[in-house]
Amino acid sequence: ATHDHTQFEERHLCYISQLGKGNFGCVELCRYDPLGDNTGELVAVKKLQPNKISNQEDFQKEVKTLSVLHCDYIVKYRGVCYSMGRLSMSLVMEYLPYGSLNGYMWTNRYNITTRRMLLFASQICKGMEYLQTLRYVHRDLAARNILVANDSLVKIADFGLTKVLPFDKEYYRLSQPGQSPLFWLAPECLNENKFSHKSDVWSFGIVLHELFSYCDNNSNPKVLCLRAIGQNVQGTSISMHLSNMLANNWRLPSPPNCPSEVYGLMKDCWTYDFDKRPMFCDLSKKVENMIQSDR
Ligand SMILES: C[C@H](Nc1nc(-c2c[nH]c3ncc(Cl)cc23)ncc1F)C(=O)NCC(F)(F)F
Repeated sequence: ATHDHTQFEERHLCYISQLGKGNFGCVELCRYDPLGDNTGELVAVKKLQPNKISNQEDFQKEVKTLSVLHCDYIVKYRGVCYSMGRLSMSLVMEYLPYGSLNGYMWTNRYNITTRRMLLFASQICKGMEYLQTLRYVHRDLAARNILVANDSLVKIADFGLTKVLPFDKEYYRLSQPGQSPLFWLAPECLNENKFSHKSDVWSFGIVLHELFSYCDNNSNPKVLCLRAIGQNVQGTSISMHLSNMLANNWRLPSPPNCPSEVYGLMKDCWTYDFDKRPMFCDLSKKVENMIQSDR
C-alpha cells in the first residue's frame, strides 16, 4: 500500500512568509488552518519550481525518503499538499521556530557554551546513526541543513540529495559530479563521485568546524579553502586544487579557541582513507564523553 501521506488541503494552507530558497524551489512558513480561526498549526511547506521534470522525480524521492524517517533528530514529515488538480505537490514538514543552525550559531555566538555545541554535535551524530540503519547517505550534511527546534535540540533536514545504498555495495557512485557543495565533500567524492556513510562522516567533521567557528561567514569552509588555494586559480578547477591539497594532507585549521580534543575529532573525520574514518556510533560516544568531562 502507498504510505498514508497525510493530505493537506491547499485552501486551508495560509501563506505567512518565505523561509528560504534552494536550487529546487522554496520553503514557506504557512498556517494549516482548516477552522479558519488562526488556531491551526504552523508548518514548513517545500514547493518545487515546476520547471525541470528531473526535479519532479528527485522531489518525489525526497518526499518518500522523509516520510519513512522517524527520529527525534530529524525534521518531522507532516504530509503532502496537492494543488492544480494533483499536477503539483508540496512537501509539508514541521516548522522549527529557531531556524537553521548557521544563523542560530552566529546570532547567539556570545552565549553558546562548548557543552551546548557538543550537545548539538551528539544529536547530529544520533540522527546520522539512525539514517545509517536505513542505509541512507545524506550527501549534504552542513550547518545550513540543520534546524534548531529549541536551545537544546537540533534536527537534520533537507534530504534533497539523500540516496539509499544499493543492497550489495557500501557506497553510492553518482553518474556525474553532483551539486553537493565542494568544501563539505570527502576526497573520494571529489575524485570518484563515491558517496557513503564514511563521506557523510567527513561532512560531519566540517559541520563540527562550522559549529566551533560559530558559523562565522568570514571563516567558513568555503572562505578558508579558497584562501588556501590562493587567488591564482589556474586552469584546473577548484575541485582539482582542493583534491590535491587534501591529498597533500592540508586540512581546515583549528577554529580559534577550539578545544584541542574537538579539533582532534575533526581530524579523525578528515582521515584521507575512508575505511579508517570513525563511524557515527564511535563519534557520538566520544562527543558524549567530552560533554561529561567538560564540567
Ligand atoms: C530552503 C529552506 N531554507 C530555510 N529554512 C528555514 C527554516 C526555519 N524553520 C524551518 N522549519 C522547517 C524547515 Cl523545512 C525549514 C525551516 N530557515 C531559513 C532557511 F533559509 C530549508 O529547507 N533549509 C534547509 C533546512 F531546513 F535544513 F534549514
